[in-house]
Amino acid sequence: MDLSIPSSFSVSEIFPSSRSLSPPSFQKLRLFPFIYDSNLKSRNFPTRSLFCRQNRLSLRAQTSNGALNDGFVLEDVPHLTDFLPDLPSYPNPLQSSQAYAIVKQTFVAPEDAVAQKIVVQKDSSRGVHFRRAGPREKVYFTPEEVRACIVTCGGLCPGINTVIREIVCGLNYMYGVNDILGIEGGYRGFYSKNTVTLTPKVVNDIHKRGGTFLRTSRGGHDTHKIVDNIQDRGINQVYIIGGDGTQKGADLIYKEVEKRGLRVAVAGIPKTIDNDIAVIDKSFGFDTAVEEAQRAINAAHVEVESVENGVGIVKLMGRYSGFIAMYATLASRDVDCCLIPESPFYLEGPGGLFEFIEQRLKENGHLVIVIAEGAGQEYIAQSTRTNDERDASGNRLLLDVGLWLSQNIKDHFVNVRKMQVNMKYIDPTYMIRAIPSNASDNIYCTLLAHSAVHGAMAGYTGFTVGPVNSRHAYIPIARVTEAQNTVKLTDRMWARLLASTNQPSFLNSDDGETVEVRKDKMKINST
Ligand SMILES: Nc1ncnc2c1ncn2[C@@H]1O[C@H](COP(=O)(O)OP(=O)(O)OP(=O)(O)O)[C@@H](O)[C@H]1O
Ligand SMILES: O=P(O)(O)OC[C@H]1O[C@](O)(CO)[C@@H](O)[C@@H]1O
Ligand SMILES: [Mg+2]
Repeated sequence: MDLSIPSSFSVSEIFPSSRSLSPPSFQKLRLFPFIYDSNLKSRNFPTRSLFCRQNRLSLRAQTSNGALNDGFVLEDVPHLTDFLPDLPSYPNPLQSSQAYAIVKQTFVAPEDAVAQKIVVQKDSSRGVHFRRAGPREKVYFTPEEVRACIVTCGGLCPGINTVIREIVCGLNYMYGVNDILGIEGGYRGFYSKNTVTLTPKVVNDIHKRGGTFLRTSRGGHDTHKIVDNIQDRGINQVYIIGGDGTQKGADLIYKEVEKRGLRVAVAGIPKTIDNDIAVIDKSFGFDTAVEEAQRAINAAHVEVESVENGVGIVKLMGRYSGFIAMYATLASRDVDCCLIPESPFYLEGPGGLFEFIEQRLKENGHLVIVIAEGAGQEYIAQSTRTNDERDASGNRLLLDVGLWLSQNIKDHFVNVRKMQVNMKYIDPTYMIRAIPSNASDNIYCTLLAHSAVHGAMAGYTGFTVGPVNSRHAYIPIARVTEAQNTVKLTDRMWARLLASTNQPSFLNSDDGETVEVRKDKMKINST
């Protein structure tokens, strides 16, 4: 393929943050036409037209036969040399590592990128890509220089201890780092607590336990105090494990570090039981949680099929996203109806939940409902007090939808339908997130931790690590916090669930809305 490239421009002109973006050589451009490499130093970048914003570059180039090869976008992560251009680099010690001795390609090529969209059409644009995670040929820290710290924030999730363990062991075994500090009790631990020393020996067994060895908290993020503390303690690598809120905090820390011109790499490791972090395939601990939820669903099923008119309700976590409920339902096959925050439902009238329950009781003598904790909050608020309480991080505190639903079902059947129902309400919410991670999550956690370590050692900063289409990538933190991942009612997965449970779609509303208006609302809710 011959590229006709008529002009060049200085990347520094379009990147006010003075990133040292650099052009691939012409040869490279021919082979891999639309990538840039922030580790190279030259700033003239030949292209025909471009669209960019900070850390995002999209190039269009025209082939000699006039065809447009366009749409490759690399959403890159910052690098310490962006604001410390004279930082020295060193050969990666993995070069002489026994473990990597016969690996075909020890280091990830600078051109490697991970595509966000892998289902494409012949003529579709190449789309957004992220830098592939993994060890780099050059590192920007010597082992003796590194003083790393790890902090865990937000709610619990299976696998946090595995991530902590593997950051410590990865830094030590792969890069010879000996100085690793644990920040206790979340963000506020930076400025209100002493640190703990973390060594492979200290963390050796922690992956067998649930919870977080470093403890956690909500609230208490004070960017200035945290960065002051990082500076005072001489920390130069910060590993931050937490959910969407934590990642927002990590982004602020990275920005403040850059503003102060500190040689500190900030790496985020996404953690959330709700699986609500955007861009990445799924969050660690999610598989374990879905598996554990099966036990509760099973118990509910056993209980209700052993009695007359048994109605089992299992409440699972999921503030704004019903992923756990959806996957647990699909996996179980014993669930008759799954209710999630993304899909509004109603109780009374044709097409409503009561009608469905009565029908299933007639057919089978029992039914099981799985409900995500964030579902139906608007109805509970209407019938009880309005709830405006928030936790220390500012997250809305939810009302107990499980109790509310149980009560409403009982009232309806006993008082209106004059039928006895045998209600079994199970709330395993904390049980499914307080357990240790399963085997597959343990491996996933190891990959996340090692990818984060490789990224920080290679001088990348302000990044979150995670799998995108099964390949681990470095993603700009802001990219994963700009929107929350929710179940898309318009995707096939939700359709699979509806097809498997045969539950109502709740498209006909009980309050006079037309199907079209309701569909519209559901779509808005799901984007
Ligand atoms: N917008 C924000 N800016 C800075 N810090 C934040 C922000 N939102 C939350 N944080 C901080 O991040 C930490 C964790 O936040 P939060 O309690 O919302 O949990 P999370 O990280 O979202 O995890 P999860 O939702 O899975 O429990 C808290 O210390 C909180 O102060
Ligand atoms: O641990 P807390 O503060 O009770 O918060 C529980 C919340 O944390 C999560 O597990 C994660 O955000 C939610 O599913 C749940 O609503
Ligand atoms: Mg959160």
